[in-house]
Amino acid sequence: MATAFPVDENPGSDVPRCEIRAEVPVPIEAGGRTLTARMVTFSGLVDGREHLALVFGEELAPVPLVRLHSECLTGDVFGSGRCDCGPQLREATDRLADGGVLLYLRQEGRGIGLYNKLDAYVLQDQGLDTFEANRRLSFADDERDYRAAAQMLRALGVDGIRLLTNNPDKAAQLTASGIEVHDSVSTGVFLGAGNRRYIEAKVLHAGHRIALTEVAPA
Ligand SMILES: Nc1nc2c(ncn2[C@@H]2O[C@H](COP(=O)(O)OP(=O)(O)OP(=O)(O)O)[C@@H](O)[C@H]2O)c(=O)[nH]1
Ligand SMILES: [Zn+2]
Repeated sequence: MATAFPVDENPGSDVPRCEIRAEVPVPIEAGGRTLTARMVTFSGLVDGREHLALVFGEELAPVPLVRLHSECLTGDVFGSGRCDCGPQLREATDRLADGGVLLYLRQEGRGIGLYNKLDAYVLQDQGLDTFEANRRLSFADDERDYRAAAQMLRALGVDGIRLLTNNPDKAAQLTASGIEVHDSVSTGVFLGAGNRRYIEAKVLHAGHRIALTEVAPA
């Protein structure tokens, strides 16, 4: 299929190549405007999942701003305040509106899936934090694997990025998969009535770059 993106001539990584399957222009609300983003799908992703890229702007910068957003149906779609995913997704599209890439990764529940995440919520309501609840369900703290994200970026002709995240594991895994992370740009901290413990747990268990003073009770 014809593509507007450059072909990656120099993969430089042992992560298998994948190809662009389709590109579709889609109107998106971002930065207070309605923009046309290109939605891009892929063939040959290493985990076989239906991940999606949203590309903003006509031409990508040599080192574009990129957000890896992990699917959160409860927060992204239904506006749940148990986490900060919905506000982070809207922040990301606003910041990318003038150019950049959002990878919408089908990694619901940090990779354990929606039903298991809801089981984890039951345990959290009994006092466990998000990571402890994962372990009680016999999962690792975080089951996400970003090799498919690296494949997607390379298929888009991107091998160096500025990464919008507070999570050091995203940068480490992309680097291991051959993507050069020039800079990690912090996302906002979206503290709400129901997500203080969730955000604190990310700092304590996963080393997220958020000052605990930003989430301390007033
Ligand atoms: N297992 C589990 N996953 C959760 C829970 N709450 C939200 N998630 C998932 O967590 C993922 C988002 O990850 P976060 O840890 O909030 O943030 P991050 O993506 O690691 O880091 P940033 O790039 O800084 O946003 C989404 O896939 C959510 O579905 C929970 O209680 N348990
Ligand atoms: Zn969420």
